[in-house]
Amino acid sequence: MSVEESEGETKESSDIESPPNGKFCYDEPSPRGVLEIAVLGTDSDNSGSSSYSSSPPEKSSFAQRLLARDNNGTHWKSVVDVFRKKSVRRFSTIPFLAMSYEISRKNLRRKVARIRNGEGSIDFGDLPITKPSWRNFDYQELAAATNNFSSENLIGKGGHAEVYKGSLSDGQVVAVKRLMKEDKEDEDRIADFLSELGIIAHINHPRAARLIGFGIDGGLHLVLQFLPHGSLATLLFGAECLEWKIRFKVAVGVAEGLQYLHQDCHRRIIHRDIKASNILLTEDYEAEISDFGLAKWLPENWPHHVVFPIEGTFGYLSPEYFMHGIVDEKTDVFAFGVILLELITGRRAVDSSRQSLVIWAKPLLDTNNVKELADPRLGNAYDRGEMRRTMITASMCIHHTPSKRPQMNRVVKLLKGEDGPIEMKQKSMAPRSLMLEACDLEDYTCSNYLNDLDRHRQLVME
Ligand SMILES: Nc1ncnc2c1ncn2[C@@H]1O[C@H](COP(=O)(O)OP(=O)(O)OP(=O)(O)O)[C@@H](O)[C@H]1O
Repeated sequence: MSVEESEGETKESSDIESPPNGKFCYDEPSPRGVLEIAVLGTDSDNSGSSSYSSSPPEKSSFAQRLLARDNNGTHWKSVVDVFRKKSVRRFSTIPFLAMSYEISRKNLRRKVARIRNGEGSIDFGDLPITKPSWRNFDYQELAAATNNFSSENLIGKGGHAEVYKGSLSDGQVVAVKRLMKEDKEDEDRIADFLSELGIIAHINHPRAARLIGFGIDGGLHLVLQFLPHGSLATLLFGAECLEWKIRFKVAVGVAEGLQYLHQDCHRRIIHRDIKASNILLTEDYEAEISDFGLAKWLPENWPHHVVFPIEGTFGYLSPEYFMHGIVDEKTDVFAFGVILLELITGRRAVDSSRQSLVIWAKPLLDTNNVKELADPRLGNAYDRGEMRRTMITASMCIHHTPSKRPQMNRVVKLLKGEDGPIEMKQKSMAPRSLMLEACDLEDYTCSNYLNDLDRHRQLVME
C-alpha cells in the first residue's frame, strides 16, 4: 500500500525536480507498498514493498540471468516461459499479449521477438497498431544518455522505478525509467515490465505518456518523452503557489486523458494509480497521465476485476477497492476526485499528520464552504465558476457508492460547464454489477465509508 504524505516518516519514493539553480533536489515521498487485504481479516501488511538498488546492473543477478544481452535468445525463452505460466493469472493486464483468451507459446514468442527487434509495427492480436518510432535501446546508449545513470540525472524515484533525464545522441531529451523492485521475483518483474510496456504501447493520446522506446539490456528500461515541469505533486505542493488557471487546465486535461483510457481507447484501461505524482506537465503545463505500472485492461464484457493484493496509494483508494479489491473505471474516478480536491485545497491526499483529505473535505463540500476549502495561497485569484464546478465534480467523484460517481466523459462536461445545471444528488442510471450487488455498496453509507476509510488509514499507518 502506498502512502502519499508530505512529511510522514515513510520516505520510500520521491519526486525530484530541477530547481532554478540547476541542482536536483528531493521533493516529497510517494512510497508504494502492498496491502495484504487487511479488511478481509488477515493481518495487515503495510510493509513498503519498495526497495531500490543503486548497484550497477552488472551486479544484479536478475539482470545477469535474464536480461543481459545474449546471442541465442535464452533469456527471451525465460520471458516466454514466464508469460506462459502467468498468462492465465495476468492476461487481462497485458493487452498486447492477450488479445485472445488463448495465449499460445508460439504467439508469445513471436510477439516478444518483435518487441526485442524493435519492429515498427506490433501485432496487438486483432488490433494492428503502428508505432513506427519505437526504438530498442541497448544499455550503452542509455548509459551514455544519462551520464551513466548518475545521481545528477535522477529526476524522479517512485515505488517501482528510478527515472533519469537523458539526452540521446541525436539531441532528443528523454526520461529513462529504470524498473527497480529488487524484492520482486524475476518473473514478476518481467511480467510487470511487459505489462506496463504493453499498456503504454496501446495508448495514443496527448494527455497520456508517450513511449519512445525501451531497453532490456542491463535492466528493464522504458524510454519516455521528457516532461520539463515534472509532476503535478512537485508543482502543487512546492514553495510557489501554482496559479488557478494552470490547476484548472490540469484538471480538465487529466479528465480528458482518463476519458480516453476508459471510453475512447480501443481497450478499456483502468490506471489504478491516479495521483498527483503520476500526472506530469509539459512545457505548456498540459497534463499527461504517466506510470502505467498498475494499469489493467478490462475486456468489454467484464464489469470489473477483483484484484489481490490491493496495490495503489493510500488517500486515493476508493472504498470498494480497498474493502473488496473491486477495480473498474470508478476506481480511477474516485482517485481523480481526490486530485481535484488537491487542486482546490493545495493539500495532499494524506497530510503530514496523516489525515485523509477526503475525510477533511467531505463536510466542507457538503456545505459548499468555498472559503474553507480553497487553497489560502490562492487568495481570491481564481475563477468562481471554475472553482464551483471543480468542487461539485470532486464531490460527485468521491461518492462512496461507485455507481453514483460519474463516468469520465460526464466529468469532462461537468468541469467545462457543458453538462447543464448540476444536481448534486443524482441517481445514476448505470447498471449495477452482480459483484457490487453482492457487496451491497448501494446501502453503504457515507459514514460507513468514512469509518472504513479511517480504520483503513490506521491499519496502514500503524
Ligand atoms: N517522462 C517524464 N518526464 C519527467 N519526469 C518524469 C517522467 N516520468 C517520470 N518522471 C518523474 O519520476 C517520478 C517517478 O516516476 P514513476 O511514477 O513513473 O515511477 P514509479 O516508480 O512507477 O512511481 P510510483 O511510486 O507511482 O509507482 C515521477 O513522479 C516524476 O517526477
